[in-house]
Amino acid sequence: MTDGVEKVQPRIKPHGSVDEIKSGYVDMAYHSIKIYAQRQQDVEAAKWTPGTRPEELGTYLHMDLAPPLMDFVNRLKNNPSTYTSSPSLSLMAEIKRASPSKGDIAPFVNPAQQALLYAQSGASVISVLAEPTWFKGSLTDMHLVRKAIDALPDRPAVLRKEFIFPEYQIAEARLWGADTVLLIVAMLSQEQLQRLYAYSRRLGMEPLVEVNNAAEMARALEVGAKVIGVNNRNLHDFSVDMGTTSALVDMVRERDVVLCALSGIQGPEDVRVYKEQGVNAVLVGESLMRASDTKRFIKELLAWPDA
Ligand SMILES: O=C(O)c1ccccc1NCC(=O)[C@H](O)[C@H](O)COP(=O)(O)O
Repeated sequence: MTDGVEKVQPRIKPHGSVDEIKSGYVDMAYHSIKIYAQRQQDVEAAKWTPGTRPEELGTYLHMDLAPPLMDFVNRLKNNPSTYTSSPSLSLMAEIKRASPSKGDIAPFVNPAQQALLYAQSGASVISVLAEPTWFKGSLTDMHLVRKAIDALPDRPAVLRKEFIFPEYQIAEARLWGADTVLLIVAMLSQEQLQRLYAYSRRLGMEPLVEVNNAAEMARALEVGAKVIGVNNRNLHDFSVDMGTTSALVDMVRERDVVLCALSGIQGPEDVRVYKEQGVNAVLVGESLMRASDTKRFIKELLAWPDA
C-alpha cells in the first residue's frame, strides 16, 4: 500500500491572517483547512499506532479480512425498496451528529439504530460522517452501521463520508465495512485524485467523487468517475446554493454517470426539481437527523407511494 500523506497540500486558501488564526478567530475558508490539517494529524497518528500501521492494514486486506462488498453503482441504479416500478430517485441517508456550520445536530444519535431506520425506510446508501472533531463521527460508527444492516435483504451500501487524502483511509474504510468512499476533488490534485480513485477501484469500491463547479466536474469526468456528487455547499464559506447541482446536470447528460445532489435538501420540492432535471440521487443529512418521524419524512421527501 502506498501512502501520499506527506505530499498533500490543501488547495483551499485561508482567508484569515496567522494572528487571527492563533487568536482563535476562524473564518469559514480557514475552517476547511483546519479540518484538513487535523485529519492529516489524526491519520499520521493512526499510521504510527501498533495494530493500525499501513503494513498491518495491508496484511489484513491480503488475508481477506474485509467484509463482502455491495456494488455501490448498481445499488444506486436499482432500488428494490421504493415499492415503485417508475424510475425513482435514490436516497443516500446520512448519519450526522454535528457539523462545522451548524454545531450539534444530533450528538447522541445511535448510528446503528438510525441506519436501520434509514434502511427500512428505503435508503440506498447510508452515509456515515466519520470525522471526529467537527462532525463527532468515527470509524466505529461506520463499522456498527455496517453490522446493523448487514443481514438485511438488499441492504443499503455504506459510504465513508470523510476528508480522504491518502490510500490509508481507503484501506481503513474497506476493512471496517464501507462499500464506497468520498473523494473531494477540491482537496486533491489531479494526480492524487487519479491515484486514490484507482486505489479505491482496486479494492473493489467505486468512489463517490464530490465536485462543486464545472472545472471540478471536468476533473471528475477525466478520471472516469461513475458516481459524481455535486455539493450545493460551498466549502469556502459553507453557503448553500441549490442551483449548484442544476447548473452541472448538462455536463453528464448522455453519460454513464450517476449524478447525486449533496447538501441543503430539506423538502419534497427540492427533490422534485432535481428529479425533473435528471438527477439520480440525493444525499440528505441534517433534515433527516432532525425529522421527528424519519420514515414518513423520507416517503414524503422522495414522493414514494405507499407500499
Ligand atoms: O455540513 C457542513 O457544515 C460541512 C462543512 C464542511 C465540509 C463538509 C460539510 N458537510 C459534509 C456534507 O457534505 C454534508 O453533511 C452532506 O452533504 C449533507 O448535507 P446536509 O443535508 O445539508 O446536512
